[in-house]
Amino acid sequence: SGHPSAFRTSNLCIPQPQNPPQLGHLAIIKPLVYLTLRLSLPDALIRLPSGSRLCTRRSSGAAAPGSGATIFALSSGQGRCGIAVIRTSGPSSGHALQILTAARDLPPARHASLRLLSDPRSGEPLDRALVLWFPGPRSFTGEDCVEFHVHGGPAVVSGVLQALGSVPGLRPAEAGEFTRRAFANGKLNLTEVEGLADLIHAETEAQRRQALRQLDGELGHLCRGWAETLTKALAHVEAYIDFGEDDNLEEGVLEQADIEVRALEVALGAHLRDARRGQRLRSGAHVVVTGPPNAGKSSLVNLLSRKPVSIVSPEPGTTRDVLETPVDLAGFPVLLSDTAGLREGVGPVEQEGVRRARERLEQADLILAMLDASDLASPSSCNFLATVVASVGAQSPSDSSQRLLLVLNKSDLLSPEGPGPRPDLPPHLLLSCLTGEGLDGLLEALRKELAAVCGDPSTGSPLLTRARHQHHLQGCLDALSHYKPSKDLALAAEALRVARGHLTRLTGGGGTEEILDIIFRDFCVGK
Ligand SMILES: Nc1nc2c(ncn2[C@@H]2O[C@H](COP(=O)(O)OP(=O)(O)OP(=O)(O)O)[C@@H](O)[C@H]2O)c(=O)[nH]1
Ligand SMILES: [K+]
Ligand SMILES: [Mg+2]
Repeated sequence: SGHPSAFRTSNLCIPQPQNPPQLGHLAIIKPLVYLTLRLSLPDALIRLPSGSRLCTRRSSGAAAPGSGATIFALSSGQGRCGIAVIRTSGPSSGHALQILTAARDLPPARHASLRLLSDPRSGEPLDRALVLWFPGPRSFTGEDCVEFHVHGGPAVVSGVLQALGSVPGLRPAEAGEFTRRAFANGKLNLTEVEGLADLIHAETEAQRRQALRQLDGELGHLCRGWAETLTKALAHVEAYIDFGEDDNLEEGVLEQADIEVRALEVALGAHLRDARRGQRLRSGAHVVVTGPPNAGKSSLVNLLSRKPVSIVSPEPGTTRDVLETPVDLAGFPVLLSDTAGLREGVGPVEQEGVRRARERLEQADLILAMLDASDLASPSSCNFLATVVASVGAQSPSDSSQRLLLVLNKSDLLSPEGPGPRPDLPPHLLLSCLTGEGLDGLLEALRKELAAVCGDPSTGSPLLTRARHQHHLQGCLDALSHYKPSKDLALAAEALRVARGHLTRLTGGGGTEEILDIIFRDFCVGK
């Protein structure tokens, strides 16, 4: 039925059948072939095939893959444990397995088999272990791999490692080398590698969720989609440069490219505005507790961190230095800072403490502003409300650089019948560090605030977790600002090429050795 539309690729037009001179045919076919070729580019650009130029140079970090060596390492944690996993990757993996199990045949692929391992030099039994044989390319690295699940005693582990080291062609792996081989063989792209590194290091629920999403390749998928949009726009512009005169291009080819590029700019802008949130989730949000002296700031820090971080005493001006402690608040990683109570006109040491407190306050992602609920009329409380609380509250929510939660502590001192806190107060929470009343409400409010500060990793668009991601998206956006096809088509095409280059490098295509070194340095040996 609709064969004309089957030949129609985006806005390129199908030959008009009523005018078929021989030469016209060529001119008509050319743009189609041209476009088809260009549209098939993105995959090749983004996934590095094995044996690409990455494999030819050795670098300071993990050795470049493809060198033919078979690597081995303990892949589970160090120290005494029930089961330890030792892995190999490379062409001699199968041979090493045969030698250690003194068997002529390899076990069935991807099935756990119980085997006696012995030292190939002395024949001495080392352990009765589960072995798994993963012939490439269906393995983590894409190469032949073996896993030995041995008993976790240090003597067993070192015995098996030494036995592997004695097999010709095998050498110990360097940090991150398994993952690097997986990357070089196209098993993972660069953002997925970063997700894996983050997953290994994740300490809180939210960090784990974010790392898993990145490992699933969501950011990579998004970038590939964007790169494809740019490839199409580039194909249109170049087709126009080459064949615009031939009259075979449908009207509006350039306009369509323009619309797509502008839409992409909007999407990139939205992601960049989001940028800091993913990084905060990866490295921890800064939460700073502040307020007048004796409000109970140190008591709250100790309560939230469940350990005696700060000295608590009835003496105002107890805390002088900034005390920082990492905590998991409602699943979010947080660097919690206790600070000196804000007041004027005290000795030089406390004044220095107040200066440091104000400095730290400026770096806060979230401010926990604390007042003594039974002391709201005091000059220090009024002053604090009029300065710190009012100034953060006055920021427009869109620029949302800092958020603030107002907490009225010592609610146990308020008489149940007496008047509540002043009616003119901004929204606040009541808390008693002494009795723990109100703590659940505070934690729930903190969860909401932190979700806003860090982004909720289980919903919404994939977050940019590293400065590197932000750099490339910004680079892409900057390049697109030079895309002005109405002025100069050649320059516009170049702008699209530069922009697409940034997206490709984000997922690891054409990646430089230095970036790879930095990323793989995050891994431990055996990963
Ligand atoms: N009744 C009551 N007392 C509290 C509560 N929280 C803290 N306190 C007491 O208030 C006093 C001051 O507490 P801190 O935690 O040292 O207060 P702070 O804000 O860190 O004080 P500075 O570091 O001196 O600015 C201590 O005697 C605490 O035991 C509370 O919820 N109820
Ligand atoms: K105090
Ligand atoms: Mg204190």
